[in-house]
Amino acid sequence: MSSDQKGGLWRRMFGRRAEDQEPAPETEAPEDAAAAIETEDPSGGEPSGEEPRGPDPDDAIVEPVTSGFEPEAAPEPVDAEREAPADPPATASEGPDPIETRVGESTEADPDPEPEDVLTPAEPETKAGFFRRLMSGLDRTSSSLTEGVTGLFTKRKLDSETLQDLEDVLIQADLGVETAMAVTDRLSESRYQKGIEPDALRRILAEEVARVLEPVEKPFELDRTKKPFVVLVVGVNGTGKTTTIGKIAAKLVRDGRKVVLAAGDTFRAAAVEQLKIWGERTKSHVVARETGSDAAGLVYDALEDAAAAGADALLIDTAGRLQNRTELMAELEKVVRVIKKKVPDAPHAVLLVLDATTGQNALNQVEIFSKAVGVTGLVMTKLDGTARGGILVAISARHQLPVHFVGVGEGVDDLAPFSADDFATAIAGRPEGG
Ligand SMILES: Nc1nc2c(ncn2[C@@H]2O[C@H](COP(=O)(O)OP(=O)(O)OP(=O)(O)O)[C@@H](O)[C@H]2O)c(=O)[nH]1
Repeated sequence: MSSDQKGGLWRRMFGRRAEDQEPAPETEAPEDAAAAIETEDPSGGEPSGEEPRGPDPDDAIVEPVTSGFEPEAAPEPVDAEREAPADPPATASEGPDPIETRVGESTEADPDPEPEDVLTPAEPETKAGFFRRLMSGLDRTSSSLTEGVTGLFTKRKLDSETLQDLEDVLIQADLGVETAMAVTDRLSESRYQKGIEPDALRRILAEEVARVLEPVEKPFELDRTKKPFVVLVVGVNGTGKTTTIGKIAAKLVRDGRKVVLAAGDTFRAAAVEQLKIWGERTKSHVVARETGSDAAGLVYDALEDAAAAGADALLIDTAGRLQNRTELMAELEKVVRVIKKKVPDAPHAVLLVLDATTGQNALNQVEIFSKAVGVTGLVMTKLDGTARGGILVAISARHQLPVHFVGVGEGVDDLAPFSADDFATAIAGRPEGG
């Protein structure tokens, strides 16, 4: 049976659904992708309980194309090339700017204070150990998916209506249209008008997801001929950039590499403090300036320091939130220009950190950051406890960017190299009784 026999995806998504007054599944980026990048953190807090913090994906996707990136209130303009304020607030919460206000929230909620020894793993990190955590992290994603899927098949044979419903469930689980259609096409070829066991369905789902993810499974590696290997870490605020830098630094230092960290998020006092803590923990030099300093200037200094120190890697943190998208991208572009002035083939890697809980909005972030600074690889954080982990599949199907790491928690060992098979198995869920 062809896709057409399933009733025509687009008609169902935008025709039938509209008639039924049901919300359409979030499958497509708005035309102006910028509108959907929301740098404000509407949750206003840290990950807690059910969903780690992050922009509300639903808000983001339904934003009118003209308003998504703009702050709600018009705050004081922040000059990307600003000078340090004469009297910078001791904590960002004292500052008048919404950016600074957010910093204050973040400072309170995320001091990340324990001076733990991150260079000696508490227990040897095994692949099986991380896989267990990935499975439990993605439990909400897989159970919402498999509950929807198995509910469809308990009484029914695989007819065209069931296939349509299945396709909807997969799309609503953020897997993307391509993967949803691949699964239903495959089922319709082999199982049409027959019953199907949940485990067989899970297996097909896992295989199709793995097919999409395998090409993007690429380990993050330092090129030893580049010294320092310059890594720019970008992403919307709160996705986990600073934490990810700390975790990567710990891994590199454990492997005997010398690392320098650059606190390029000069807006956030808390981000600088957070990076300094990671510097202490990983015994890495941190290049930082006072809040409000010019980020590009700081990065220039960091390149010099890293070269002088004979560092193997320079990991550069960046701001995730500026006045608006244009300023954020202008600042990042300026940072890249300055890096190139000093080291023409750098940055050697540009890692985009995505928060899994943002769902469809992550697709737009990939587009926008790629356009501005040429993303070379992805890190997806907060896969623990989200029902939206399927978005990594949609992103991979659309952008084919290497996925280097996935994060399932805040601890130093909660970041691991991405494995397509493990992820696919975790998404598709455990076999019955397994
Ligand atoms: N649950 C969970 N929390 C995470 C993960 N990665 C990072 N976090 C938490 O997310 C919060 C934000 O992380 P940060 O590293 O401050 O994010 P950022 O992107 O640097 O934020 P800005 O500096 O605001 O741009 C912190 O509380 C982290 O501990 C993860 O994989 N799972």
